[in-house]
Amino acid sequence: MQKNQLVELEITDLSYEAMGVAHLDGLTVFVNNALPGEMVKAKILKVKKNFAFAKIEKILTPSPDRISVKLNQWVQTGLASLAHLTYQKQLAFKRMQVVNLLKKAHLDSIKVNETVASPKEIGYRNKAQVPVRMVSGKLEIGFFRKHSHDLVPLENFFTTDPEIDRVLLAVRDLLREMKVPAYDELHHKGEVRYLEVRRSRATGEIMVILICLHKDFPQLRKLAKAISQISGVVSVVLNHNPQKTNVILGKHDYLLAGKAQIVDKIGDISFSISPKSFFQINSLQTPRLYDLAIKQADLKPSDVVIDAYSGIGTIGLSVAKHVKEVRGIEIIDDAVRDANANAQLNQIHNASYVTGKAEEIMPKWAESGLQTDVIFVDPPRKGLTEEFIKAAVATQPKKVVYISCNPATQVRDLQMFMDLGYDFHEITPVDMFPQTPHVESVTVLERKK
Ligand SMILES: C[S@@+](CC[C@H](N)C(=O)[O-])C[C@H]1O[C@@H](n2cnc3c(N)ncnc32)[C@H](O)[C@@H]1O
Repeated sequence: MQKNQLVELEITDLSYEAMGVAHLDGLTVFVNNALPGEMVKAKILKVKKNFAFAKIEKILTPSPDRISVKLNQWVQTGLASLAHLTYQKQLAFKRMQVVNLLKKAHLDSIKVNETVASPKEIGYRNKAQVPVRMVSGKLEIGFFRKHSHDLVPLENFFTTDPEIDRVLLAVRDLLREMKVPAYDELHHKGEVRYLEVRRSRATGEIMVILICLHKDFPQLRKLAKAISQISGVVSVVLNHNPQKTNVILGKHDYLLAGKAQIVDKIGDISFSISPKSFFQINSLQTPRLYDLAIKQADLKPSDVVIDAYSGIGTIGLSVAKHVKEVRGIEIIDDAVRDANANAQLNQIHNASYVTGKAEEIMPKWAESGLQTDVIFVDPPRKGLTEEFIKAAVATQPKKVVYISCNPATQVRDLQMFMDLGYDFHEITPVDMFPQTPHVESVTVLERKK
């Protein structure tokens, strides 16, 4: 097999990154945008030792599950790389990822429930973070083509709340009008690198964050004022990222206009959200995820609960009224400040949050003799560490509720809990990210009798 060769391929599977999978000449071939069951004519783009990448030249036999997508760029950029697959099949694909991971770990007996569908399949995101670049001499916002930093200009971001798209375009137009230079990655010059917009579904409040190379530039004051006048915008922030890096956000935020936080709600609890604080992006699906986790935790009024990787306290504050005490750990200081302020805002007096790495704080709590009843963990994609798991187990919880956005690391961590005397019987995928291959899943570990 060689680069640029044209081949006919039968697609037999979908990779966890949503690429069609075929086999030819002893190699696995990953084909962008192809679906299982399809015959395609494809061009080989890259050949490695055991695998190759190809792109579709022509679909010879389309899958009955293929749906036509209004803008191909949504699929091509990876913004919505599953948008060409029916929603029912997306849900089945997500469940199968969990099934396959468990099978690989020899945990075939675990029941994998049907994926819980999202109430909204498009326009569900409460936050967008989009690159700003010059394309053919014009300032554009959009999304990078998969595995590249080539900006594909977009005006409709498909998975985000349309109100967020409206604000993104209004800010883009102001940047154009005021001739604010877009960031030039190659020469590490220019001003605006990314735009971030967050919108509260509950209150309609909108925060705009300009992620910039410099913390000041000639048009900044006028620009901030004009952004603050866009309907719905209550907060304008500059995030200063002077580094030559792919990491989007810099360390420091500067309030340019309006309030430092916006307020959103989950159930009947209000949450104040700072620019850097994590807040689940699918506002309608989040309460379903938490309700499921809380129901499975079977909480008692005498329980001492840990909310690890707590963000702004969304899980802990949702359970506080059912239990004796909640203690939270979170690494981002602003989020911890928000979590403690959110406890006050909602008159919750039995929950407190500390700043630190969960894997460092948990062992200290365990050494000091803390006994817990239920531990909720909701870590980032890399999952938990061995130190954290051992310390968590040392506090002898009856249950550990594990919410994860990466089933691969979740299954790895669940095996470690099993080695330390815990068991789980079922796992539920919850679709927080329709049109993308991302899978969220929740399970409850129980201490063996
Ligand atoms: C998936 S989010 C969950 C947040 C929250 N539970 C929620 O549902 O909104 C993961 C959180 O873990 C935090 N985090 C990342 N690494 C951490 C660490 N080593 N120790 C504590 N928190 C960490 C992140 O800042 C983020 O707020």
